[in-house]
Amino acid sequence: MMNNTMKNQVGNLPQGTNIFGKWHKKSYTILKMLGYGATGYVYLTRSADGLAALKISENSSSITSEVNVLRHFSKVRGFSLGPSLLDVDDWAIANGHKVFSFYVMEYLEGEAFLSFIQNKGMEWAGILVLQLLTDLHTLHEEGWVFGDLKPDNLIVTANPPKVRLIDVGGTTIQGRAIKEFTEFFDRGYWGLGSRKAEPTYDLFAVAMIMIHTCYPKQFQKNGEGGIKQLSSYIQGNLWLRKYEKVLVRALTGEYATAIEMKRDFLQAMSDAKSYAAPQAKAKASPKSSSTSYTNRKQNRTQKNRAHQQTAQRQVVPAKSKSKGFIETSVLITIVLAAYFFYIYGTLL
Ligand SMILES: Nc1ncnc2c1ncn2[C@@H]1O[C@H](COP(=O)(O)OP(=O)(O)OP(=O)(O)O)[C@@H](O)[C@H]1O
Repeated sequence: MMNNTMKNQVGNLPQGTNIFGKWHKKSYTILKMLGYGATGYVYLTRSADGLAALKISENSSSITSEVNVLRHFSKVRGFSLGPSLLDVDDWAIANGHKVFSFYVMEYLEGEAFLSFIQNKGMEWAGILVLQLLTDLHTLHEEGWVFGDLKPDNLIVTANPPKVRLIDVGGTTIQGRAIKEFTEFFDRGYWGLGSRKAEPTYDLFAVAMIMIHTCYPKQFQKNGEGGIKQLSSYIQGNLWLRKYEKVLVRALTGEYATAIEMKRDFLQAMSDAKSYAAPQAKAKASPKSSSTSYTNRKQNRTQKNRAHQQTAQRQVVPAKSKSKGFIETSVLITIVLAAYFFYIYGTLL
């Protein structure tokens, strides 16, 4: 956590404060604070180049380590998982007696992951998870693991909606020990694996993000935790149940790559669509704590589906009526033709 000295010095910088870069001579005016965490404060700033997010810390080593990760990612073409890095500099105050390191990054203007899904609907959860898996695959291919994967570190930018990851502070080179983690999303906490940085670590967190989306209140582990407890929560929610196989495989570290998980996730999505009608009859389990949002939304979808089914049922007799009419006409024509030939034959 942040110490008080740091809070006083870079924590509550007022709007209008000018942060002037000692080396690159660029000036950033603070518009507001975007947030803060264990490693520093993030401000929305305006500079000659436009809006940007500026992260400042008293701990220059954490800034350096995040800058290294962002620098590395900026070399990966077409990779947009994290914000792009715009500037790195020092801010000197008190006649140069105190120096704070900061970096400037792309301002990701968007909505928090959970609130986006709550506003737009559960259909989006699937789409965002697919996007996340695609980007994680690129990250893993580059030899990194994101580490502290959780909804707080996800922002959904608009037009078109795209999930982006903020806070690259936990990003760890594969094979090392995970740098930062949050218990609920950490497989070590649930007794389902080590804290070694490997793709399976992030994929476990993706499954937990899905579970958390349906159980926003979170829950504690019972005893050792384990797959049994997590499975009971999956079972208790209609949306999660559609992805049960994928979730269990991700939670138990069975997916070696994000692409494998994505493939199965897509399959489960399409299966859910093909079986949409029978599922519409199913009732959401009362066990689910997400009755609030998720199930209400699902119930609405079920009602819509039920409505569609009724509409289809009404169409069926109409179709069979017209089919029956054609059959009768054909039969009458055949009988009349046979009768005509019979009369014609007897007359000859
Ligand atoms: N590029 C960005 N664009 C918009 N908002 C951002 C950006 N970077 C960070 N933020 C906001 O600032 C908050 C804190 O940032 P960040 O998570 O990087 O700090 P931290 O000190 O690393 O936090 P943690 O304790 O989780 O490691 C974020 O939750 C987010 O709301």
